[in-house]
Amino acid sequence: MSSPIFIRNASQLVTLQGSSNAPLVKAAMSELGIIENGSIWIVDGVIQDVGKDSELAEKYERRLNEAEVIDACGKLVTPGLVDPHTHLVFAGSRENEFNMRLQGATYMEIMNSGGGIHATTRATKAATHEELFNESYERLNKFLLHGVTTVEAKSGYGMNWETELKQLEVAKELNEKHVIDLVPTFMGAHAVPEEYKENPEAFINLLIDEMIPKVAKLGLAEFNDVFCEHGVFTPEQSKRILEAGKRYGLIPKIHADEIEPYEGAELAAEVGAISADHLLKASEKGMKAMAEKGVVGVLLPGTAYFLMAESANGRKMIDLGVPVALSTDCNPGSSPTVSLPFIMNLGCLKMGMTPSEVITATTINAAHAINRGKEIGSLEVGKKADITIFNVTNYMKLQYSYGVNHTDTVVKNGQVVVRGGHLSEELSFAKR
Ligand SMILES: N=CN[C@@H](CCC(=O)O)C(=O)O
Ligand SMILES: [Zn+2]
Repeated sequence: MSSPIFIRNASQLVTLQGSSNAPLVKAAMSELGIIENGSIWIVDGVIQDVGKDSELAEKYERRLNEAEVIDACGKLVTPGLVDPHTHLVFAGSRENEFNMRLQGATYMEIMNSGGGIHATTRATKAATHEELFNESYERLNKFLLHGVTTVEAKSGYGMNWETELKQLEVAKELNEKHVIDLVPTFMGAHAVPEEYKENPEAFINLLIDEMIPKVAKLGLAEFNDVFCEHGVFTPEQSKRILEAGKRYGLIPKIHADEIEPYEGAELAAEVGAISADHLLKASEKGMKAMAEKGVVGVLLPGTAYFLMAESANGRKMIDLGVPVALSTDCNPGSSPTVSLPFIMNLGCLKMGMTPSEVITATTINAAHAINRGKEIGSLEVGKKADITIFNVTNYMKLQYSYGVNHTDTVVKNGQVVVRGGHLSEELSFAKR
């Protein structure tokens, strides 16, 4: 048994209590369950008590000398941030494409001429397991330094069995060796590989008949994702791929309505996806269908920003009852960032979300988007002790004071892994 941790006297303790069973919608997205001068008592990685400092200090008075006490006076304490959409495991970088886009080339033009996702696929194919592990481990350290304690990670830079397997195995090993929890998604349907350009149906058959069953059999992913976009996979093809995943127990996710309106949001509701992501061009009908089915809208304003596009209409989605989450979309082409706090600021300024909605969108709703609402995303008795302390006095300041990393302390699974904005020593280098 490790010694208890007592986080004391937070100026605001954001609990989000009562949100474990379903994502928050509409006005409930603003109910943060804040305790002023709040404290948390943690034993063996699990939250044992949450309340006013005066109450907890009295209750645990006789055990204080055995506990590690963290003074959060003047600071904001939130659930560890959750990033529900990343392409974490990749090799190479694409600043050349950034430069091309600044001169007028579009994301899809670059992809259709063999760059974009195809460029990262070539780099990822060429990288060894060890190289991918080390690069991604460093990226996870940076996520942790920004207050993130759980990260979803997609494959999709292989699109052949060997490299998809390599990415998923790297994700598995990262989950075992890094303190951040990784939640794996199979995304073989990220693009039609160049060698299948003339015969996309053959590639779809390969996904459905071979790759999806093998991924499921090996237990390497929980979700199955498709880039449903004009010029990539049609809604009909996407549906077949997602239904195939369902037959093998993989829960559907969709990259939907990112570049053009394509009825991806509608498809997400139809197939019972846990989330539909991007949604820049989603129709009102699609949003309503998502709200009705409780499909989480994972919005990625960093991607819109980086692609110089108009952001998704987060305000409208929340008003229509869509449970909204936010994510970095960390990837080398359309959103090369690990800063979920920066995404929070964009959520306010580019999507009309309020600071309280943004907190919900990066904690409990993000947890629900990856089927983890019962374990993480709120500070409640029995939940995992994944906690971030920010050096700001209140939650609004976190979004107001942008471009600054306010992360002070991160507790992951009841272990202090970031202190005073620095990684604990054993995490600061890749371990392979
Ligand atoms: N849009 C499709 N996939 C990724 C980008 C991948 C890439 O460009 O490498 C996304 O979510 O933005
Ligand atoms: Zn993505």
